[in-house]
Amino acid sequence: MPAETFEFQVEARQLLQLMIHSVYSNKDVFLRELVSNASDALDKLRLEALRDDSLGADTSDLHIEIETDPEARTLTVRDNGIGMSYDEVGRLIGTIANSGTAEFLRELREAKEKEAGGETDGTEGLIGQFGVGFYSGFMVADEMTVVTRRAGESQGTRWSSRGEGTYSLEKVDEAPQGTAVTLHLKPADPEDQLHDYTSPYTIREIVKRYSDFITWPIRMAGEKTPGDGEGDDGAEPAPETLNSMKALWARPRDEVSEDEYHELYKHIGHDWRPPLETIRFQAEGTFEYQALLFLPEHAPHDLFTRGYRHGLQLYVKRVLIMDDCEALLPSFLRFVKGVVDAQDLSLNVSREILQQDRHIRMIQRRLTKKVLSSLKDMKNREPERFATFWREFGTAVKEGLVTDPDSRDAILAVTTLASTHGEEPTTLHEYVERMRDGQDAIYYMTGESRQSIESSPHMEALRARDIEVLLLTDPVDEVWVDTVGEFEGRKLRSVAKGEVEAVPDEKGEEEREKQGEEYADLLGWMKERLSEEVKDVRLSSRLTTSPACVVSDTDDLSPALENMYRAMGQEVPKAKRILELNAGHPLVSALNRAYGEREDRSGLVETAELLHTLAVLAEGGRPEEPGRFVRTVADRLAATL
Ligand SMILES: Nc1ncnc2c1ncn2[C@@H]1O[C@H](COP(=O)(O)OP(=O)(O)OP(=O)(O)O)[C@@H](O)[C@H]1O
Repeated sequence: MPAETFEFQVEARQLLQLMIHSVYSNKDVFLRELVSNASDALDKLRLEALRDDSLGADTSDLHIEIETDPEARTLTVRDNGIGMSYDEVGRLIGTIANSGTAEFLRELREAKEKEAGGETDGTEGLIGQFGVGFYSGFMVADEMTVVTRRAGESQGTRWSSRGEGTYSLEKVDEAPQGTAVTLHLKPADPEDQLHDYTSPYTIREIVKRYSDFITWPIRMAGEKTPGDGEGDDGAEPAPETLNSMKALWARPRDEVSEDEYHELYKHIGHDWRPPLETIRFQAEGTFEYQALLFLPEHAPHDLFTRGYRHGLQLYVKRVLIMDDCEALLPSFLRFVKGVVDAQDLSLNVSREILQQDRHIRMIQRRLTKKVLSSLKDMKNREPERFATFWREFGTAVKEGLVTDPDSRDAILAVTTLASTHGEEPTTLHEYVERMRDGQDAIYYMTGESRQSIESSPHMEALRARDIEVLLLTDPVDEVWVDTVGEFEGRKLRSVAKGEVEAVPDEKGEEEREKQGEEYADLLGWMKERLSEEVKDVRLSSRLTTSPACVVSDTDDLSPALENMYRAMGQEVPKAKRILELNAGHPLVSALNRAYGEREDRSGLVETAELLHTLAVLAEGGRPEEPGRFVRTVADRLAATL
C-alpha cells in the first residue's frame, strides 16, 4: 500500500509550530519524553499479556534501546512494547489526545493575550516548564519517523513527518514488535542548547538525569573501539545499560534527590510541573509495602467529572501490576498520584478482588492518614504552600467530611474557610478561639460568592453584633455542614435558618415581645395571604437595614441543597420558607399602620407580595413571576412622581 498523506489536527499543528520554533531552553527533555512513552508501552504490554494469554506477544526481554548514528545524524529510541496499530498511530500521533496538552495550549494563549495586553506574565516561562511528549522530538529533529507494530498483529505501520502540517502513513510488512522512533537531528548548536545527541556521552548523561528510575533497562549499543588490526573490529560490542532501574521508593531516603522524585512524578503523573509535595511511607510487619505519593500543584480540569481516571500505580515486588488502582485511596483524595509497592499480593489480582481485599483496605486507611497528617504539617510549617494546595484541592478534600467519617477530624483540622474575620481563611478551631462570650454556635452562611453572601440581609444582625460568620461558597459546603453538625462541642448554624439568637440581649427580648403584640394581626393576615409561598411570617431579630428576608426552618433543606438533590435526579418536595419582617424599617411599620387603619385591605395585598419578592431577591433568588414584579414596581414608582 502506498503512503498516504494526512493533515495534523489544528491543535497538533499549533503545538508542532511551538516545538519547532521553540524558545524552550532545555531541549534535552525530548529524550525523557520518548523514553517515558517507551516505558509506558512496555508496562502496557506486560499488563495486557498478563490478562490475555492469547495475545501472542514476546515478553521475554522487554527493554528500551537507544541507537545513535553520527554519520547519518540520527537517533532512534526503540522499545519492544505494546506498539500501535495503523489506526492508533493516526489517532494518537496525529491529534492531541492528551487533555493536559490542550490545557497547556489554552494557558499559552491566555499568557500571550496577557502579554499583548501589556501584562508582564510572558509565555517564555510557561514553555520553559513544559514537556509535550512525542512532539518535543521536533525541538531537535527536522524529521521524525516511527515504525511500529502492535503486539499480536502481523502488519506494522510507518509514520513520518517533517512537522510542517502533514504526516504520511503506510503499512509495512517487516516491523519488529513495539515502536522505534527515529529522529533526523538538526545540526548541533550548543549556543541554542542543542547538544550533539549522537554523542554517547550526552545520551548517557541525559538518561541518568531524567530517566534513571525507569524500571525497564535502557540500553545503548556499545561504542565500537577502533580496531587494532585486521579482522577483530567486526564484533558487536555488548550493549550498555544506562539506568540503575532502582525503584526510588526502595532506595534509602538520603540517596534520592528531590529532582529524582520530581522526574518520577512527571512520568507517572503526566504533568510537566514538579509536584507540590512528595510523601514517602513504609509499612513493616506482617504486610509490608512502600508508598511514594505526590500532591500535584494544580488540579486537573476534569477532577470533578465522572470519568476522571484516578488511582495509584500498584506494584508487587517492583513489578507494576495495575495502573489507576482506585482502591488504594478514597475518592476525596483522587488527585493524589504515586506508587504503592506491596510484597505479598498475587501478580494477577483483579480490580474486583482488590476492592474487597482486607490488606488493601488497610493500606487505604494508612495512606489516607498519612496524606492528611502531611497536609497538617504543611499547613503549620508552610502556610503559603498549603494555601495553594487548598485552593486547588480543598473542594475535593471537603467531600471526605461527608463520605469518610473516620477521616472527619483530620480533615476538619486542615479545612480552611473564608470568614468575615478578614481576607485570610480560617480553620474552625481558630474560629472557636475567637468566639465572643456567650456565643454558643459557629455561624455560617452559604451562597454563590463572598460578595453575595456579605450583602445578604441575613448577615445584618451578626454584623451589628460583631459576630464572625463563615462564608461558604462551594456546593459541597451545603452538604458537609449538615453532616458534620458540630465542632468542638459548638453547633454549626446557618444564619439563614431558624431564629438567630446571636448574643442574647435582655432589652431586645422585651422590646420584641411588645412589638410582637403590635404586629400580631398583620403577621397573621400576611401568613394567610402568602400561604402559597411561605409557611410563616414573623418579626425578625436579624435585620437592621433591609425590610425583609426569607429564612429556612432549622431542619429544612436550604434552597441550594434542594436544587442540588434535584440536579442529581432525586425527588425533593419544595420546603416552604419563613418570611421575616424588620419592624424598624419604614415600609414595614407603615404597612402595619395602614393595616390597622384601613377597612379595605385589598390594596395592601400587593405590598405584602412585594415585600416577599424583595426578600427573595435580596438573598440572590428569583421571583416566581419576574415580569409581574417589574410591572408592579414600575407602576408604583410612576405614582410617586
Ligand atoms: N513508544 C510508544 N509505544 C506505544 N505507544 C506510544 C509510544 N509513544 C507514544 N505512544 C502513544 O501515543 C500517545 C501520545 O503520546 P504523547 O507523548 O504525545 O502523549 P502522552 O504520552 O499521552 O502524554 P504525556 O507526554 O503528557 O505523558 C501516547 O499516549 C501513546 O498511546
